[in-house]
Amino acid sequence: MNSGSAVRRLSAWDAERLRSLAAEYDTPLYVYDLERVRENAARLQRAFDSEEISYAVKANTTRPVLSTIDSTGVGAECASAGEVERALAAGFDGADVRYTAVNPPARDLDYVVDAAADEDLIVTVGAADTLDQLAERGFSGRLCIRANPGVGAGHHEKVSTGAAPKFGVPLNRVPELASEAVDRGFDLVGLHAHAGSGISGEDLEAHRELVARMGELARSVIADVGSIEFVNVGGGLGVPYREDEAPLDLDAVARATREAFGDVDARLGIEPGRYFVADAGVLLTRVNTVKPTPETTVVGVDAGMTTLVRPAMYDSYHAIRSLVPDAGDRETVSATVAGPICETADVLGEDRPLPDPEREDLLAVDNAGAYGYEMSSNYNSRPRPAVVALDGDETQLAVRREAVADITERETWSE
Ligand SMILES: Cc1ncc(COP(=O)(O)O)c(C=O)c1O
Ligand SMILES: N[C@@H](CCCC[NH3+])C(=O)O
Repeated sequence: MNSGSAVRRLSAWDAERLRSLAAEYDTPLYVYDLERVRENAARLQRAFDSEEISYAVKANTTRPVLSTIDSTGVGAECASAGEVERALAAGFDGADVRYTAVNPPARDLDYVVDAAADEDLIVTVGAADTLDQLAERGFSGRLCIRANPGVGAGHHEKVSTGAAPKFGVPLNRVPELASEAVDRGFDLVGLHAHAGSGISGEDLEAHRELVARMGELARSVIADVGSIEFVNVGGGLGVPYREDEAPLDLDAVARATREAFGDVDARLGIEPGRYFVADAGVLLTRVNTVKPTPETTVVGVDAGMTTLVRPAMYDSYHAIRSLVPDAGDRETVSATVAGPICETADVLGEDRPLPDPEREDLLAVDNAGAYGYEMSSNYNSRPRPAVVALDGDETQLAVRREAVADITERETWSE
């Protein structure tokens, strides 16, 4: 069994410290614990000790998080030119960076073709069309082909990518495209596929099936083109969000992944995002309105779907706890925790047991380190929150709080 706690609950955070951070930096506030990011990386590296690990930077691209993950020695998987730029700026070695093109805008390709020449990064294509566009730009870097394995998985249908036509080249077309790429002079180094995000429980079977299909595909491509360096089977490792959920047994997942891959003359790689950062982040928010109704107590807070969109977008569950010091002395009520956005979907949690809430109470939303700040928006002209990063006793303001002026400053129209 893999050692080390595989999920960090809010109780592991220092409540006093969170209260003082909220007082100093105001709310809503994202807080990241870089030590926890390192622990998560170490747990992954222990379990997948013979595999190549990359961090899917889309989960959290805040600079201290990227630098921390870079220092653990893993690579970076990037979904846009912007992510590549930020990964390189944070210190990732270009040779360890992969850009996964998904219907790539021309601007992305212009950037990565230049970057690939300077930095030796790998470009992954999910369509023959993208290969043509790379050829038109004289791409001379390392190439990877993304397959659509025809099997998807994930915590919600909206994040199950493996069988969605949008992603990758149909499995049976890959050998032909791979040979064509080599004939056209591309340096084909790898194959890639990704089942989806938030994989656990029964979905692990789908992941195993994907790995098996990729192993078979790799053997066929190698037989045709001679050799490739790696096969990356994507990210998606789930983490528990509900209090009663069990963490993944990473050792078992690693073993099953290896077994399903079989005997292939190429390195096996994975690219998790969420697993590195989800439980290393917490979102602090303050109660601004308490409204008892016949159905529930509505607890209005200053964080909403513009701060953390996952509950509104995927019906995702995030534990919500009170950080009030005297919480134990209060009666428990069943609360609907709702944000300040003019949308019915703007609810962070329903039927949540909370100590009878009062205005100014500080609440913490758990497991907010992955796809939290990353997916925040300015809808309703809400400025994005601030982000602080903790490293032991040190606190660093990683992203300052936006002002409305930050939103309007790019407007060019005037009277
Ligand atoms: C291609 C690719 N790789 C990796 C990931 C990371 O997924 P996760 O954060 O679930 O590990 C994603 C997101 O789903 C993805 O689209
Ligand atoms: N954004 C999704 C997961 C990843 C999607 C990227 N392919 C979530 O919050 O669960």
